Amino acid sequence: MDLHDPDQPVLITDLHDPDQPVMIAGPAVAPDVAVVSLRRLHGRVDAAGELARVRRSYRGPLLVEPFSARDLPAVVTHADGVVVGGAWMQDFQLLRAVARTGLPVVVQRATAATLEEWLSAAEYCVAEGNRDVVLCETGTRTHLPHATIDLELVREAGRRRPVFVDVSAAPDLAVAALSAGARGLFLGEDAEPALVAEVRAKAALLGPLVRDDEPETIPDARAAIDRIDAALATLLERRAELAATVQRLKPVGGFAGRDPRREREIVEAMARRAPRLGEDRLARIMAAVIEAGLEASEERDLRIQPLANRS
Ligand SMILES: O=C(O)C(=O)C[C@]1(C(=O)O)C=C[C@@H](O)C=C1
Repeated sequence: MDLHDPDQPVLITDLHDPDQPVMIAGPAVAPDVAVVSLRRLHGRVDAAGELARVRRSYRGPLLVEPFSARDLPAVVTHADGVVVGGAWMQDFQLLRAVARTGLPVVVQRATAATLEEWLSAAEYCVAEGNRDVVLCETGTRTHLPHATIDLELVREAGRRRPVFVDVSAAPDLAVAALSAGARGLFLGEDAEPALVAEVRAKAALLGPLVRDDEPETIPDARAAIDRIDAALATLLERRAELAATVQRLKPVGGFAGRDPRREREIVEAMARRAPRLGEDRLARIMAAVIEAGLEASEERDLRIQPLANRS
C-alpha cells in the first residue's frame, strides 16, 4: 500500500495556519475552512445554485460533500476540497470520480469501517493520482444515541495520513482528539459561533500541551515554540485576572501589599516542576510576571475609580 509521509504538507492542511488545528464548520461562522453538505439536502437542491448562493456570502476555503457524482462539476467550480461522506466511503466509483477532480479529498469513515477499509478508500484516491487525501473520523455506532469517536483509531490512522475528527456530537472531546493526533476538527455545519470560539480557545491553550512535538528543524522548533507561547499568553492573561481579584480582596492590595513570603513559595513550587530553569531564574521570571499583574490591576483601578467617584 502506498502510504505517504503524514508530515508531507497536503493542500487541505495548508489552507490555514499549519500550527493550529483547522476548525471546520458552517460558512456562517467564518471558520478556518467551511463545510457544506449537499447530502444533507438529499440531492433535492440544484448543486450549482446552492453553491453559488453559499459563495455570494463566503469567500474562504470551502469543503463540499456531494450528494452524488452528478454534483461534481458544480463542486469543482465553487469548492476547494471534496468530502466523501461515511455512507459513501465504499462507493469506489464516486471515490475515483472525486479524486479525478484534482481537489483535495476528505474521506469520512463509515460507522462500521475498519482502519484498513478506511485507508484503502483513501488509497483509491491516491491511485487516481490525487495525493491530497485526508481522513475524517466520524464515529462508530455504539449504545450511545450518537456515533462514538474512536480515538485509538484516530491515533493509528494519524500515523499514516492526516486525520480530522468530527466532534460535532461531543465538542468536549476536541482536546482529546488533538492529543490523539487530529489535525483538524469538524464542528458541524450548524455549529454556533460561541462553540467555535470556545473550541478554538481550548485547542490553542491545551493543544500544545498534549501534542508530542519532536521537531528536528528550526522552523518546526519555532512553530512548536509559537504554540507554547500561545498557551502561555492565555495562561498569563488568566493569571493576571486572578491576581487582580486577590488585590481587590486583600486589606492592602497592589504594590503596597506585596507578600514576599507568598512569592517565594510560588517560586519554590514552580522550581520543582521546572528543574532546568531552577529557583534563581524562576524568581526573576515570576517577579516580572507578578509585577506586570500588579501594574495591570492598578491601571485598571485608575480607570474605574474616576467613574466610581462621580456618584
Ligand atoms: O497572593 C497574593 O497576596 C497576591 O497579591 C497575588 C500575588 C501574585 O501575583 O501571585 C501578587 C503579589 C504578592 O506579592 C503575591 C502574590
